[in-house]
Amino acid sequence: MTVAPEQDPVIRLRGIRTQFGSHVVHDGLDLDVYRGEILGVVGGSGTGKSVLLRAIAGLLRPAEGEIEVLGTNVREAGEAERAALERRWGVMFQDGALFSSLNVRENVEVPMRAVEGLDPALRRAMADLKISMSGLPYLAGDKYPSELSGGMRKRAGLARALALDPEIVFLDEPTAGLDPIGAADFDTLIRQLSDTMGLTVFLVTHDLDTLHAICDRIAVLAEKKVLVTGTMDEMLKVDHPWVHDYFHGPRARAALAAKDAQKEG
Ligand SMILES: Nc1ncnc2c1ncn2[C@@H]1O[C@H](COP(=O)(O)OP(=O)(O)OP(=O)(O)O)[C@@H](O)[C@H]1O
Repeated sequence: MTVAPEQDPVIRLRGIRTQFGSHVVHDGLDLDVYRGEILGVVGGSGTGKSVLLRAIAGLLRPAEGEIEVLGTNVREAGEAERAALERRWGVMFQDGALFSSLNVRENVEVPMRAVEGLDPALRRAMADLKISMSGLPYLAGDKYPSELSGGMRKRAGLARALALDPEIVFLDEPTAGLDPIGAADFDTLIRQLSDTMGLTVFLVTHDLDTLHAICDRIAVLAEKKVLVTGTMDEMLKVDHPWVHDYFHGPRARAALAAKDAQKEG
């Protein structure tokens, strides 16, 4: 998608400061994420990408700043308002973060249990739908996390993130640990889900192929803030040492060559 400048952000961050003891991770961080876009969040190791994801998703409270998601001020919202908001987003953690004692279907049903009055048979059918939308074979619903490959666990984590038909999904390094074909399949799946469901995707990644293949915009975390946002073409012109090295290094060149080859093929 192309982001129109006048578009309203579905996530709006202003002046975010997060710290652990005296270790300041973010300071004066601002960011807008627009409806329907896939935003890739990149930055060196330890720059606070996962911490930012957790802060927006309400899993961690910043020391300062304003977090507005879908028009609600997350930090000022009461319990009921927050619970209602949390149903409008889904989070997929790196390893899927599944409950090991539950099978995949039961894992996907966990967020649905918060919805009162949902018939168990309907819940089960909805979970099966999300499992198949995430590209898992139908029978995977009966399997336990320990019986799945890493890639399947990620897909199960995605199915759970999609359980309540969210408007926003937060994905923490979804392709980490996948083989290149599995990673490319996962990228395609995310793009398709975003296009068909109008999902907004906040995607933390180190994967340059993912950035090239599916991200509408990229946000670079450095110097405790979002240093720059823009399209891949814009990133290639940024004159900052880390950003330049990241987007022009040998891996970046290989990712660009792969994308060009795909276009020609
Ligand atoms: N619960 C916590 N307690 C103390 N420090 C933490 C906690 N969570 C994160 N940190 C610190 O915050 C900083 C940012 O961590 P974060 O996991 O967000 O980095 P990241 O950019 O996602 O890194 P990577 O790319 O390596 O996954 C790190 O220095 C980390 O040690």
